[in-house]
Amino acid sequence: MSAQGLITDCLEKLRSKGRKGLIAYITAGDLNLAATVEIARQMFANGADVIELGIPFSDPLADGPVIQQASCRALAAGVDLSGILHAVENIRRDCPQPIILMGYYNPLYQYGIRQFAGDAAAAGVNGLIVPDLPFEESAPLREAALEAGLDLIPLVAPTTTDGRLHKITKAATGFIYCVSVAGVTGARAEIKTDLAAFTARVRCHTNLPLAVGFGIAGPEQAARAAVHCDAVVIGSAIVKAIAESGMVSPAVCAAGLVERLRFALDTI
Ligand SMILES: O=P(O)(O)OC[C@@H](O)[C@@H](O)c1c[nH]c2ccccc12
Repeated sequence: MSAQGLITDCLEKLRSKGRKGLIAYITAGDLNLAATVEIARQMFANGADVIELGIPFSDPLADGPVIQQASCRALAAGVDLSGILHAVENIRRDCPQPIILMGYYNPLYQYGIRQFAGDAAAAGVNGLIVPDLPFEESAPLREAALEAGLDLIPLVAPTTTDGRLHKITKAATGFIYCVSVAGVTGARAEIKTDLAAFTARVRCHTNLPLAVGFGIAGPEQAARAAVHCDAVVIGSAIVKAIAESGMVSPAVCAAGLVERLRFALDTI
């Protein structure tokens, strides 16, 4: 199968078995890129279905403090885009599962959109999330991504109007990322959005898998959110576990949390 279609296929297979997808986010190069490779491998081995790697950026406007700090650590360690693509290649050596890159537009634009899409696909990336690229301006990147065989995964929020939902879902491939709150990334004690109503509204526009992310603090919240969608995305909670790993190996900490999340999703 070409790179494109792998993400949808993976999430649809789970859906057909009545299982929920687990999308685990980490910031690439947090600690260092060798650690990123090891953490990603361990998370796949312990139940992550898809891994989302964040490209560190100085102005991560959609991110809360936990991921902002991870970005700072990675930038201070001198991580760049070619290093990250190399890390993806390394993960790919033993993991066939889908990998997504999340990055703000500026570094991708500087790298060159076409070049970036081609190099990312060659490294083994399956999809892109670009949170600061408005739908109206996304055609050039979408075309480059599709040509390279990558999905450009859109974000929609409870505040997205039906008119925009229609346009966004029509152009979408991969899955639809349903942002649970009007705000930035970061675990929250409680998600107040009516997820049932929100995902039902998105569902009216598309058959693509729906993933809910932003604010999922742990296994219990993941299971609660998963009832309303096909997959959940967990980022800050994993990044925090890595940052606080102390004497324990960061990969073991991240994998332990992933294992608990997997268990919670499998026992809904
Ligand atoms: O950290 P949270 O609240 O668990 O949310 C997921 C999130 O980390 C990940 O998908 C992500 C990190 N940075 C982003 C920027 C935009 C969209 C999504 C993201």
